[in-house]
Amino acid sequence: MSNPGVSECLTALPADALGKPVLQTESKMWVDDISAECRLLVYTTPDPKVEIIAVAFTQLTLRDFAGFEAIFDSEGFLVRTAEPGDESAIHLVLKASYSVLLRGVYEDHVLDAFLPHIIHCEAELFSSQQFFVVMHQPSNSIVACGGWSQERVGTKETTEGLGHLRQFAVHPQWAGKGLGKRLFEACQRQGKEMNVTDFECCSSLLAEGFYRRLGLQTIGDKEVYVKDGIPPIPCSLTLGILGIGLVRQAYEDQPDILLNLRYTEHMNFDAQHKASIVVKGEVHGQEGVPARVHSECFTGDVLASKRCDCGQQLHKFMRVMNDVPFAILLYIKGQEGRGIGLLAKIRAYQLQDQGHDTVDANLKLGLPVDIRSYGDALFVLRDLGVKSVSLYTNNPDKMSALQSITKEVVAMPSVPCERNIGYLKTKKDRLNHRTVLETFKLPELSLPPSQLRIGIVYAMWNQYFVDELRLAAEAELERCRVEVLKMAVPGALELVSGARITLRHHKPDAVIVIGVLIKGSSDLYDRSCNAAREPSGGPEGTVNRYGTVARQVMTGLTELNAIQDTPGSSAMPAGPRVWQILSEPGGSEMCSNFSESGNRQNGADHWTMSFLQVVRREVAPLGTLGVIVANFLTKGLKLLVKRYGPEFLWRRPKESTRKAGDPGFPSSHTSNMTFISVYFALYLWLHLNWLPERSLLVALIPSSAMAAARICDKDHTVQQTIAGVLWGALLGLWWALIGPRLRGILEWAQPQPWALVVLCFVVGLPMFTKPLGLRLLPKGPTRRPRR
Ligand SMILES: Nc1nc2c(ncn2[C@@H]2O[C@H](COP(=O)(O)OP(=O)(O)OP(=O)(O)O)[C@@H](O)[C@H]2O)c(=O)[nH]1
Repeated sequence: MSNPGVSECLTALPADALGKPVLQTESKMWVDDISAECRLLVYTTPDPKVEIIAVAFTQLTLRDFAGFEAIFDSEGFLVRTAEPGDESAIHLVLKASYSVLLRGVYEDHVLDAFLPHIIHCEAELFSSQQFFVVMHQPSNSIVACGGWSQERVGTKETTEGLGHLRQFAVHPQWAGKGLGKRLFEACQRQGKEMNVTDFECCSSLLAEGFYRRLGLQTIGDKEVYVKDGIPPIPCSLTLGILGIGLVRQAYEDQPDILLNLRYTEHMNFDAQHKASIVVKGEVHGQEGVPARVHSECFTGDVLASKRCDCGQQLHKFMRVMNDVPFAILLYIKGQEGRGIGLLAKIRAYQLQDQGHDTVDANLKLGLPVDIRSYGDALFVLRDLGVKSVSLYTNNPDKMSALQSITKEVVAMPSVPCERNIGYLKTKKDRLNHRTVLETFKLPELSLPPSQLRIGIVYAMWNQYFVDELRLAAEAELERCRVEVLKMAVPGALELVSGARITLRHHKPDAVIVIGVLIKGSSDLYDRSCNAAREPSGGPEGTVNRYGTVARQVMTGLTELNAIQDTPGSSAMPAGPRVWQILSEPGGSEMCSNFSESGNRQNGADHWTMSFLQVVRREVAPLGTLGVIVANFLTKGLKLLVKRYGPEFLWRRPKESTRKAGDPGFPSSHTSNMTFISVYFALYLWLHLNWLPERSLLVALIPSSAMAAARICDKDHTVQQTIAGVLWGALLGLWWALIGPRLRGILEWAQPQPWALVVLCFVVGLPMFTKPLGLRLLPKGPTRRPRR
């Protein structure tokens, strides 16, 4: 397919239509779901009322109405059918992808046996024209591949309407760029032309999450036989697709409304505005007829540009029309760009690209912000004989202009995206539209935000990214005066338990769980992905039973994915994002958008997993390190105070010799026990918010028991054990406060366990000096003190 550049577009224009063609202006557009750009050129003609628009698809080619197939997108990727000569490049992609990504998912010996058989594209598939590759133009390399066949893998069996996805792989270096999805869309498009309605796929465990996000459902386990003599690949899964058409659903579920419609045109008195009117049903004399007065927007309505929400509002109303017996759509031509015309709107877009909002851009051009009036629309509605309308709009000017015929106003929520979010915010903040408020509504929002209580449960691993997300969420909630309850959990795996505890104990209106999982830096990545993405607590739905949970758990293979998806970069601004997350109770996976590991249901009890995580992660290692440090300090204090144990100690000859170098104030057993219990209790309370305050007192039970034992055993005096309790509590408090700051040591030491061993050895060395025959501490009295 050739790429029609700007110049071809220009020469393709009929020259006589232009009079003296003058390139007036051009602007970037973003079209449909594709993040590619095209350029829009507007010509004026001798007749000022006629503008000629040239859409120069420098990177796109028009496929069908409101749907575009990418040639090379803005990042230089192209999806095309595999061609002879691609075999070796495809082999490299399959090898790089499968051998890296499947390692760790399957046992090494299993992987080594089947890998050689799956890293070559099967000859039949390759030559079927149903196998695609993604080219990366700048590096002129193939970076991903995948296709489909009518035959079930390894057989000649076919089922009508069913296709089988085959050999999908993305080179790990290019993971997370949506290439898998692009390949899938190519298969869908082709499959559709061949009457395929469903796809099935034998997926590795690793890719299950990827296919799920494409809309497939897991339908069961499957073992795949690669070749005779090689054991079957265990644990593969078969997936079924919900059906073709998901991608373009928005456009494709509308055509029915073209039945049963009347189309008329009204010209106003000065012939400047023309309204195209689409009427469904007999509206004469009807009350509350759903109606929309829609201003022309060539870019949004025709090109499906995502810069504004016009296209989606128009299509949304068309879907409303589909469902009701009567409705009226007034499409007002001549109101392009809020009345300033397309040419000026494109100029305004150029200013918006430089940072001005939609209001300032108009003003900077010396044009009014909005010159539309709706008197003609009112006239037309009356002319149609309706008694009253349900007006679909967010625009306050439309509301007041049409008030006399309006029975009720129905808001038109728009789906925000990165490109239109600034525009939606300006409409809300500066043009007083209701768009944004309505769009980001809270789930079942029966209370004003100031009366809401929202829990935020966040993981403390990958803290840099989590904090970005959390602080942004908190700031937004604070701005709306929402009461926020916070709870930190050690890692993404504990988000489930955290959400459950928060919901059960604090009963908030909803809980947002925030976590970031990066393969490589997050332990038990697969399992954590699974747990974090199932805040329902697994198949039993244990958490959702207690309330609404919204997830914002990012999962990624590299830090780069996390950086890209964290607010402040290219992602959606934080505020709207919060409301968007909340508007999908039960959880929207906001940004888990790259090839990722499998999420096999493990059915593990989350409390057990939480316990293991606490023990394994940081509380226990930091606690152990703390005990060493505390012992060291206690020893120092003892030597400083130099008060020995009770006199009767010396009546026991053996003991007396052993204890002679160890002063007894304070009691180290008591101090250690107190340190451990106070540290753990405080840590859980202060940082994880897990324990109610009262239960802190429970921490004193083990230390009191130890103190009593030491006194009964006549090893220490009462004062010495009390001093031990106080000293241990002080150290425990200190360690619990500074502990999290030491997490950096653990994060640093995690990939190099030897470093942790050396660290513990260096810190603990003074404790082992005696067994090693070293004497780093001053010598105590060798003789029994006088009685
Ligand atoms: N000047 C200018 N006009 C824009 C811009 N984006 C969209 N428009 C125009 O804004 C108008 C939007 O009109 P409508 O679709 O009727 O919507 P609305 O005024 O937002 O009101 P409701 O959708 O009814 O709430 C169209 O004429 C668009 O061409 C922009 O950035 N600058």
